This record gives sequence, structure tokens and C-alpha cells, in this order.
Amino acid sequence: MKKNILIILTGGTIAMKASDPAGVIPSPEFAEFLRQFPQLNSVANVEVMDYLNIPSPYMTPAMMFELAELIDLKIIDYDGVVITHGTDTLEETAFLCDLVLTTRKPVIFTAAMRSGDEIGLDGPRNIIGSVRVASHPESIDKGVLVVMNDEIHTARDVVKADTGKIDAFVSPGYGPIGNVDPDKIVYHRASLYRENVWTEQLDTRVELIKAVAGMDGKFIRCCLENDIKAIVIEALGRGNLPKTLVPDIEEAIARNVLVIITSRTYTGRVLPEYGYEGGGKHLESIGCILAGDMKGVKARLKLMALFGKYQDADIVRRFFKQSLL
Ligand SMILES: NC(=O)C[C@H](N)C(=O)O
Repeated sequence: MKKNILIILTGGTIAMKASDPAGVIPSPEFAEFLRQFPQLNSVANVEVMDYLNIPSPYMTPAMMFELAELIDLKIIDYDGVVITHGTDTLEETAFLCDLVLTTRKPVIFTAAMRSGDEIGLDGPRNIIGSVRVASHPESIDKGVLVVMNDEIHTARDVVKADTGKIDAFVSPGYGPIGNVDPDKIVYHRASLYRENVWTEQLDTRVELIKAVAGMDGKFIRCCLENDIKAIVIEALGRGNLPKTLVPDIEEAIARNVLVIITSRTYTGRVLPEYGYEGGGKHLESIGCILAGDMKGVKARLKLMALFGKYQDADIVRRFFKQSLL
């Protein structure tokens, strides 16, 4: 029997047309196109909700959180929900939803790298794949999933790794958890290491800083001047920093600001390996939190959710650390 799937539109290239005289702008016809899409209606009973129409660089954590609340409310009446989104911040919205959603039903994010009138467009195919995944019984209780280019990724692991190609979405170090094949949906591994932060609100006073050779602590000082609760640093390699940052990090920690160390590398975990000043072992010894394999953009959102729920930095520190790989 066909499942009842709600598609929530939020915008992005998938809803755009490059031939529009104003350039690539959101297309209001997209919802109508989906309602009339015969292949889609043959795989599920589909309803379309024209919720937002923005390029995803305009997405904010507050908007992501409102979207999650909407999904939790709407999904009560459906078997699954598919969200179309711009690719640029998709991994962030999908991950925040993964943290805060309470539903166990399938929630699938999808997008397109090519707009609606480009040759070889990927949007319609990605939507059909997503609706098929949302209708599949094995998609229940897997957390929020991202379907792109016939692959199924977890929200926790997926990143946009290319600016333009249709295979832009990958899960570095881990790979997809399944494939959208023409005849069936094939899962080949479980969604491990899922985590939830069931909060009523976010606290967005969390910043992300990327480390580069020769930098000093001016961005950290800027955070301290702006009442920031946690600073996520995309450090170098295993989680190391130039020693010129250390005095400002110590000042942040003395003021009870959490300092989280992630890595700017593509795969792997940060570890307390190096004891030199600014090395991961030294950073941990002065009170920084080494964030395992978490990517900086996702650690930032998780801290927003944890601070929204617990406020207190020591409690947030304990909850943040307990689920790290
Ligand atoms: N492919 C895309 O969707 C990119 C677009 N700039 C967006 O994120 O909205």
C-alpha cells in the first residue's frame, strides 16, 4: 500500500530556474510542479507544503529549529516527511533536526545541485528517491537522513564536499548507509552514534573559528567581548593550535566559556596526542574539550541546543562530552 508522505519545501536550487531573467531565483512554480509530478504520485500519496522559499545561505539556527517543530507536529498525520532545501547549509539543518526531533518516523532531506531548467537536472530524481526512502519501513528510527545522488547518508555524517557536482554529498570516512537502487532501497549499515537534545529552545551564543598558520587570538577576544557561551575551534590536524592562541583560550576558560576543539581536516578524530604548547594534549590539560570526530559546524549547533536546554556551562560540558566518539 502506498504511504502518505508530506514534502515540505524550504527553497534552494532545487526550486530555482537558471533561465529566470533575474538570474537564479526561487521559483514559485516548484510546488505546483511537484503536485503534478506523475512519477511521484505513483510511489506514494504525496502532499506538498510550500513552507519557505529561500536560498539556504539565508537559513538561520532559529529557522532550523522552527522547521524541526513543524516537522514534529506535521509528521503525526503522515508516514514520513521529505524536506527540500538548498545544498549550502543542508548538512546543518538536517543535523539540528536530527538532534531536536522526537519522532521516530522517516525524515529525509534532499536538494539539487542543478536548477530546474539545466540539462541533467538532479532535483526530480532526488525527490523521488527521498519519497521512496521515506516510505520504506527500514527508514524508521534511523534518525534524519539525507538522500542525494541515489545515496542515503546520516545527518550526523554528511557534508557537502564539492561546490558544483551532483555527487557533492558524502560522509567522509564512513560512506553512505544505503543506496536508492531502481528496484529497491538497500541499507548496508545502521545509523550508529545517534544523539538527541530534546530542547524547547536554542541559545545561539556559540561561535566557530577556523585555525590557520600564524593566527593570533583576536577572534577569541572578540567572542569574549560579545557574551559568547562556547567557542568551537576548527583546529589543525589531530587538534593542535598555534601557541599564540593559548593565552586567550586560557582567558576564555577562566571566564567559564567552553572551548571546543574539532579538526579542519576532512576525516578522523581529534586526540590529546601532542603535549607542546597549543598541542591537543596541552589544550585538554588547560580545560578545552576535544570533540572526537565531530565537524565544527555540527558541534556549534549541538552546543546551541545544549545551552538552550541546560544554560549551565558545566552541565553542557558533561552532556557534550558523553556522546563523543
Ligand atoms: N544547490 C543549492 O541549493 C545551492 C544554493 N545556493 C542553496 O543552498 O540554496
